[in-house]
Amino acid sequence: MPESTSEIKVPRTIVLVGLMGAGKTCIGKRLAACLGTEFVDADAEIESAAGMSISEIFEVHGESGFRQGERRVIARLLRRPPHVMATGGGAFMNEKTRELIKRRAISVWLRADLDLLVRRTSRRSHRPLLRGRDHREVLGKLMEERHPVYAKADVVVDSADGPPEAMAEQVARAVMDYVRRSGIDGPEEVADDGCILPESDKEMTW
Ligand SMILES: Nc1ncnc2c1ncn2[C@@H]1O[C@H](COP(=O)(O)OP(=O)(O)OP(=O)(O)O)[C@@H](O)[C@H]1O
Ligand SMILES: O=C(O)C1=C[C@@H](O)[C@@H](O)[C@H](O)C1
Ligand SMILES: [Mg+2]
Repeated sequence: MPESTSEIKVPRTIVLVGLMGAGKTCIGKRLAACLGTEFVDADAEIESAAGMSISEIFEVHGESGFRQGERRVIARLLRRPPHVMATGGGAFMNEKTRELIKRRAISVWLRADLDLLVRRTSRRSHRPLLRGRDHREVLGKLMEERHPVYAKADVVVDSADGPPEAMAEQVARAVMDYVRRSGIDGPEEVADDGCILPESDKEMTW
């Protein structure tokens, strides 16, 4: 077993899933740094592909349009060499997106309790699903719906407050254990990963 996480070679992209505020972006950046790989935030990639903010995408295309675009962007990112990817909280809930992540990546659920999520999301209001609403009520409902699905991730790590670097190290070790136990190597080849925008879609360009 390598002494240091910088010696770990990850065979697949590590995809962080979990609710808003779980720490996917914050921990993902540190995890990528400690593994010496690229970090991408799927939400930021979606905004750059669409040339709009997530809130604007919701307004223009609705949540369903957002989810389809999100799936295509994630499919494209999963064609890149192994890296660390933070996903938006709803990405893993979409069956097609989840199946693709399961086949091409190593999924890690950053599990967090309600108090922690409420505390962490109270600082900023850029999240369309929370804007102007009671965060505890919304997040509590989302937890009920989403936790059973997030539990399908390959690896589960409890998110807690504390130095993000230590949390990232914990994730790296849990992933390393999973890779050793499962014996997985590179990403599974998927003939049609659904990353192409259908020609029939007249509304979206990405
Ligand atoms: N281990 C930690 N200790 C303390 N604060 C943390 C920790 N991890 C994340 N945070 C803080 O919690 C807030 C939410 O974290 P972050 O933005 O990474 O969550 P997220 O899962 O990416 O959320 P979203 O799905 O909305 O993008 C940020 O302000 C971040 O700095
Ligand atoms: O939890 C969710 O469904 C979302 C989380 C955000 O990261 C964004 O991806 C979007 O606001 C949807
Ligand atoms: Mg984030």
